[in-house]
Amino acid sequence: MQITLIRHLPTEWNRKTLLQGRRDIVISQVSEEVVKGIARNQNVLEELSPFDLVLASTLKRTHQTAQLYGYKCETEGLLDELDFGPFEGIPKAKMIDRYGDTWFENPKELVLGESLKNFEDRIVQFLVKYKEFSTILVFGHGSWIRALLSYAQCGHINNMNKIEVLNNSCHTLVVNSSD
Ligand SMILES: O=C(O)[C@@H](CO)OP(=O)(O)O
Repeated sequence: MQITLIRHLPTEWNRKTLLQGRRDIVISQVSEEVVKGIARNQNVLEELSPFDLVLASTLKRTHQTAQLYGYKCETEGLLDELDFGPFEGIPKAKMIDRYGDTWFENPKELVLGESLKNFEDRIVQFLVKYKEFSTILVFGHGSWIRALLSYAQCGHINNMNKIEVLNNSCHTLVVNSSD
């Protein structure tokens, strides 16, 4: 299965580096730079299309992004961002201060609003659920995309916090579900 993932456009909370997780924060007014980024990504998507399926999480920021790209998408809860629990609304640096090395080296040990083990399970469930599709376009979230990239490369999500995924970045990968 070939999956193309676009992280949603920037929000005010992203600008302030506040963790959003399940908080339903809307995207900011679209800047000229973002418009240019969309146009660049649209050229890539044209090369990859048609897509068998276009999906977004249950959160507004992914649907708003899909709409600006001109896609109608289905909603998939497995794509929801990591639940950061008590850290939502707090600067990311504070969470990193709290968990330090574990966040970067062994995040699967952590339990935030959800356990990172559960987070990995959601990614595996997603891959199994959609394994019959050959091309999927996803409008998604930073931690989710980083976790998938880590899982695809290493078979686990433990390297997710060593990877950078910017707002409006586009990533294409081929993944095979083991089930
Ligand atoms: O939830 C958040 O704050 C970040 C974390 O990576 O994700 P996103 O902005 O992509 O939803």
